[in-house]
Amino acid sequence: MQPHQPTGNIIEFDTSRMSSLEQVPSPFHVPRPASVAELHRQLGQQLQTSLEADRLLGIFLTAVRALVPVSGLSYRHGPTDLRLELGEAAPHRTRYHLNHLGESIGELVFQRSTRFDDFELHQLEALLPCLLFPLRNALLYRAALLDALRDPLTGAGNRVAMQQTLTREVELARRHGQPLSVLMLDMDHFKSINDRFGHPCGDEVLKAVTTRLKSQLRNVDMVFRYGGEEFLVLLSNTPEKSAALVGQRLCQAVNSMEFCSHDGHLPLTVSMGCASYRVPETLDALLARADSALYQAKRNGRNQMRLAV
Ligand SMILES: Nc1nc2c(ncn2[C@@H]2O[C@H](COP(=O)(O)OP(=O)(O)OP(=O)(O)O)[C@@H](O)[C@H]2O)c(=O)[nH]1
Repeated sequence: MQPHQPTGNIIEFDTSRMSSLEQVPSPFHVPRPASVAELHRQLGQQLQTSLEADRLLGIFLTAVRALVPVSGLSYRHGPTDLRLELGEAAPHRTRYHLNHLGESIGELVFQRSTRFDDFELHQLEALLPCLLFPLRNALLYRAALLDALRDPLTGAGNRVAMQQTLTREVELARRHGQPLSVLMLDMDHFKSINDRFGHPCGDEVLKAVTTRLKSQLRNVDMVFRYGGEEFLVLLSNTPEKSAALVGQRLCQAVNSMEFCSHDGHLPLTVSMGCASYRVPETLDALLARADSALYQAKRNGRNQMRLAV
């Protein structure tokens, strides 16, 4: 057997199978011991205690380990970009796609260093129904939280998210001396895009620019829409020199966008102000410096970045 080679079963698991799983006896006709029934009951209760997916999976893994030796568990839910890893990764894997009424509620992978046998797989599958509804509720909760922090048009972080994140980042920068930079961006002559091509076209431009900005950034960098055509890019652990390079790259990236409306090609540009955190300034002071650098960029002819003083 090749190490680190995913092996095991891939099973489509659906709520429609829940009742049949409860009723069908083990393929080995092993009567379920009272302690297993008790484990199910306790697990069901414990899974009611949280709406956090990582907490639920932690509870679930503990219960699983009472029946089947498992080194680690990984979980992935594409639509909300949620990935969780618990315990230790190992080469032998068994994988379950969890579905509810045709909607994916993620993929669960159990891992360990030796192969799972059929009886163990049966035990895992008997526990999975306990997880299904709590996990689905956790995903709904997560989606609601994400929606509350996201700008509905562009999918960028909204003002609330920006305030929360920046407050935390400035605190970290102050306490640990980590570099932190922000880029304040404003689309140039955006009003004329709306006026000439219509508001829906302006909306499409905002979406396309957000996608373009994100495509130029690292995963850890964050884009927020804090006003109509104004964005803030947060570059954590980034000193001024690197932030300035990123800023220039973003200016060029927007400028080279091929955005076409029914009336032809639309030239797009942004102006931006770049400010890096200086201990012990406040968040408001940092933003004020970025804003005045942005103002300088506008006054200087737009389509450029200016460093804050
Ligand atoms: N389509 C669309 N337009 C928006 C949205 N939010 C704000 N705007 C428009 O953005 C425009 C901003 O105009 P201004 O503040 O004058 O700025 P500008 O035309 O970009 O000019 P400069 O910033 O000086 O280069 C206004 O026309 C707003 O109506 C939105 O969600 N969608």
